[in-house]
This record gives sequence, C-alpha cells and structure tokens, in this order.
Amino acid sequence: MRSIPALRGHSDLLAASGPSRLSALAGLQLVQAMFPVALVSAFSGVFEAVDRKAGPGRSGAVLSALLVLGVLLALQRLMELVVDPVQSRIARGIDVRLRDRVVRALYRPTTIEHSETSAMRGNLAVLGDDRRGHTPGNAIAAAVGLAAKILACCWCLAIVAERSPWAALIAALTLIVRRRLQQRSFGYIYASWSLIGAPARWYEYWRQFHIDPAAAKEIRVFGLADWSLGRFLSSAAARFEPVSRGRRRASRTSRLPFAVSAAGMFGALALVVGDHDLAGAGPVPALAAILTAWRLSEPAGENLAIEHARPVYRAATEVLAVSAKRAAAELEDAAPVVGIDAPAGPPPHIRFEQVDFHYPGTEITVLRGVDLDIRPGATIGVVGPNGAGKSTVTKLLARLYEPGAGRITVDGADLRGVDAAGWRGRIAVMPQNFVHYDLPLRSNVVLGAPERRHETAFVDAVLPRLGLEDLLAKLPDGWDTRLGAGGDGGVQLSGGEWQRVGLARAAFAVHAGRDIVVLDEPTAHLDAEAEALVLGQLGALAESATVIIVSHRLATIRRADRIVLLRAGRVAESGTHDELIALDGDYARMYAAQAEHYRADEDLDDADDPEDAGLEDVLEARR
Ligand SMILES: Nc1ncnc2c1ncn2[C@@H]1O[C@H](COP(=O)(O)OP(=O)(O)OP(=O)(O)O)[C@@H](O)[C@H]1O
Repeated sequence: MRSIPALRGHSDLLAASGPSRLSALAGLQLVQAMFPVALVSAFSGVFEAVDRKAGPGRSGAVLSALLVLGVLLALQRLMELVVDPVQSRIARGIDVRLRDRVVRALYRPTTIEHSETSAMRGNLAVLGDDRRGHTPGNAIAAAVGLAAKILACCWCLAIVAERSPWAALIAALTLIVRRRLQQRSFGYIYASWSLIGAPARWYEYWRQFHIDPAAAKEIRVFGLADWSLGRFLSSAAARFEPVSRGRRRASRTSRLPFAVSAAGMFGALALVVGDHDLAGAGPVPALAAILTAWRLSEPAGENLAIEHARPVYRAATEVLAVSAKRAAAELEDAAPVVGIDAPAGPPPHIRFEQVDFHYPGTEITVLRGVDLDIRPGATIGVVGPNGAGKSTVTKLLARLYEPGAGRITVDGADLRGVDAAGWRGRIAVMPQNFVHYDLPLRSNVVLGAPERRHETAFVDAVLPRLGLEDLLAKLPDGWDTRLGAGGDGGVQLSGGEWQRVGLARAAFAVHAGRDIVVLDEPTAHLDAEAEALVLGQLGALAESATVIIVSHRLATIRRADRIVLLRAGRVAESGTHDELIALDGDYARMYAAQAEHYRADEDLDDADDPEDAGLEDVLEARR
C-alpha cells in the first residue's frame, strides 16, 4: 500500500471497506496466485508417474496424477469466478466510502468559495470522471492482487532454490531488476496523468455539452455541431495527448525490462537444465517454477490500475485538505457561536455594515461599502442594472460567501458567529437558478424544508393555490408526477411553470418556519396575472416574515417598505417608491421607462399595469 501515497492517513478507508472482506480478498488472491505453482507440482506428478517403471501400479498412478491436475485446473477456473465478484464488491465499498468522505468534507464549510477555485473544479472533475474504473477501490484491490503475486513468485523461487540455488538467485535478481525498470516506465504514464487537472474539467464540460438537452437546441438552431465537436475533440486531445505520449514513452522503455528479464530467465533455465539429469521429471518442477514466476511477474492490469488511480487519490486528498482548511479557518474567524433558534418572536434585525466583497480568485470588487438595514418583517426590494451585485447580496445573506470587509449582523451579532445550520433554518431562498430536480413534483416542493418533507397535508391543501392548480390538473399523476427531461417518463415544464414550482418550494419553507424569505427574480417568467396571484398567496403565507425580493420588474417591488437601488456594487439610492420617484434619480428614470413601455402596448390589460401588479399584492395580503 506504500505505492498509494494519498491513502496514507486514510487507512480507515481500508478498514471501512471491511477488514474481514479485505483479508478474505487477500486470502483468495493468494490462493489464486498459488494455483500456477500448484499446477507446476501437479505436472511434475504426471511426469513422475509416466516415468515410472512399467508395472501394475503405473496406470493407476498416471490416472491419479491426471485427476489431481484436472481438479486443480477446474478449481483454478472456479477461483476466478469467486474472486472477481468479491474484488469488485470491495473496490466499490472503498470508492463509495471515499466519495462519501469527499462530499461530506466539501459541504462541511459554511461557505462555498473553497469549491469555486479553478484547482478545486479540476479536482472535482477528476473525481467525477470514474467511468474508466480508475478508482481508488480498484487500485487497492489491484495492490492486494499484486502482493499475492509477489508472494506466489517467492514460492516459485523457493521451489527453484531447492533444486538449483544459483538459478533461483539469478531468477530473483532478474525479477527485481525487471520490476524496477517497469516502475520507471509506468512513471511516464503517471507523470502524464498527473497533468490532467484543468484539461479534465474542459474535457468534461465539452463532453457534457453534447448530451445537455438545453445545448442540443442551440446546437441545432445555430448550427454549432461541427464547431462544438471541434471543441470537444481539441479538449480530448489536450486531456489525452500527454497520456498517449506517456504511454508511447512507457512502451519504448518497456523493451529493456523485457530483454533483461528474457536474458536472466534464460540463464536461470539453462542453469537448472545444466544441474540435472534430463531423464524423467528431475528438472521439470524447477523449470516450470521459473516460467511461472516469470509469468506472474508479467505486468498485468495491476500496475496501471494503481497508477491511473493516482490523480484520483491526489484530487480526493486535495479536496479533503482544502475543505478541512476552509472549515478550520471559518471556525477560527468566527466570533463565538450565537444560537439562532426557530422563531418564537419576530424575524431578526439584519444589517449590512460597510460590506465589501469580491468573488474568490477574482480581482473585481463586486460590492463596495454596502449598508443595508433590514428591519424585522420588512419587505425590501432590490433593483439595479445587470451585474450591479443584487444576487451577490442574497448570497451573502444566505452566507454562501463572507464579506471581504465590513460585516453582516443579525440582531447585533456578526453573522460569521451565528450557528450556520440555525441561520439556514430561518431563511427560505429562491435563487435565480434554482434547482430543477428530476423528481416528483411533491419532492421538488418539499425539498424547501427537507426536515418537514413528510407533511403532505399542507402541500395538498394550500400549495395548489400558488398558481399550481392548472399544472396539477394536467400532470398525469398530480403531485407524484416525476418532473425533468421529457421522454423518459418525466414531464418537462415550461420556464414559468418551473418558477411556480420554485415559489411553492419557498412557500413550503415558510410553512416550515423560515421567516426570512429571499427571492431572486422570482417572477421573471410569469405573466402579470400569475405574478399577482402567486406573490399575493406567498405574501399571505409569509405574513410576518422579512421578505427580500430582487427584481428587474419595478412593478413587482414598487410597494416595498424600502427599495434599494444598487449600481456598480454600491447602494446608489434607497427609500420608498414615492421617495425615489421624488428624488428623480436612476430609479425614477427606470420606472418611467418601464411605465412608458407598458403604456406603449395598446393591448395592455389592467392586470399588466405596473401600478397594479406584483408586490402590491404581496403587501395587500400581508396587511
Ligand atoms: N461565482 C462568481 N464568480 C465570480 N464572479 C461572479 C460570480 N457570480 C457573479 N459574479 C460577478 O459579480 C458581479 C455581480 O453579479 P450579480 O449576480 O450579483 O449581479 P446582479 O445584479 O444580480 O445581475 P443580474 O441583474 O444580471 O442578475 C457580476 O459582474 C458577475 O460577473
């Protein structure tokens, strides 16, 4: 196992795969490796029986020797049938355990910035790409097999030594030199695999691109097939060319070990023959033992299984180390943990105090000196041009990142010191790109508060009112209809239908006790009538909650208690709709432009009027 450096310190991985199963595998592998040696003895037995003087017992002896040989050959085949499934099961156990550990470590830090660096993405791509079976589990199983073969080789050499010590010595030295030279050849392949971090990520990106249903539309519409295939092929070349070079070099250098071993083994065979009377079975066991040792030492898949899994070990080790470091840094930075339990009273008072922020690995400051005062139960609208930093504010609020400077406080306590799980038990977030789970509609909704997922009465009775009635009526199995890619039994929804599902998820979280609701562009795909209906119902549910809504549709937020306009990461304007209109700044201009747009539409019906739609309904319902 010393050849698997990244497993040092993870010996419990081996233990977790089941010490008894691992020893069983080692035992089985050893027995399997010994079969060729036993066959050598059985062959010798046949020779000896045939060589006996003619007499009454001769044919019986030959028959018994042949029987032993036949039984051994049958057992050898049987062993293969037993060892393979045991080996795959153990390998799978180790891989599952490693994946479990990596995923847990990755999610241990409260924030996500450690997982967004280019190095980490490369590592995660390597870990995700286990299609070719280059996995630690397979490598460990291979290492056990290799150890068994080495022991079997030693046994063969002992058989040789009994008959011809010099031949055994020459054979042993030959095998050692051969192994060293082979290791050097494998080193070239290993070196090439260790280069694959970023290329692996791009290869994975372009490989997925061709099977992504969303991309499939654009590939057709824009005629991108040739172009994207070209990108895929060049990413494949960038990923695999160093590997092919390594393989070619390994193959060239592997001629030397073969020549050395052929010469050495030939010498050992010659010595055995020279030491013996060639009549009868005399030299046969030693000759067969030398040839068996040679065959056992042939490079089979074991070495490559170990070498190929190295980048995976390395990626796993780096993910574990980076995640642990980040989790430790968070603990060190944090003020003493402040508990934030399920709401008994009003939602907490949240303040952004001079918050600066830039995304990890980038130089651009996204938020600069942002001050926000979010009072308990208030409704805050966040508006501003694209890239102004609106979603970033919601991510900081959800504590996915931490401010670079300044702080966010919750009832006066620094958010860094607030118990993360408790905090997340208070907020219902609907991000701009919320997850569309390939799961039943019901699961898509109750995952907003997984701890309460079995409470279906609320789902059945209340949530249809959030604009889901029509959708439920057309789904073949109602709440139990699986959503997701069509064709495969799943039903694909439109953008607006998915958005209703996302809002129902937020509503379920509110029902489960979340009292800070963060909605990032929640209604961009909804028509004005649906927006009024859904936000009205959600507002009624979130009666006493604090609500923060990011939206480009100013009608959606015009009745908010406070509207914050962000521009280039700064709070440019802040106040009620009327105050901001009176200010006659950017907000007033944006509002006038949108109102003009609506007025220009002659077919505009009442519900589409910005004066009538959106957050007004939320507030009406909350009053
Ligand atoms: N994960 C990320 N890594 C690096 N930069 C990011 C990341 N997410 C956002 N940014 C950058 O941060 C800036 C602000 O992004 P943000 O999503 O907060 O803007 P926004 O105001 O919500 O924009 P929009 O109205 O387009 O949704 C953008 O310039 C964007 O490029």
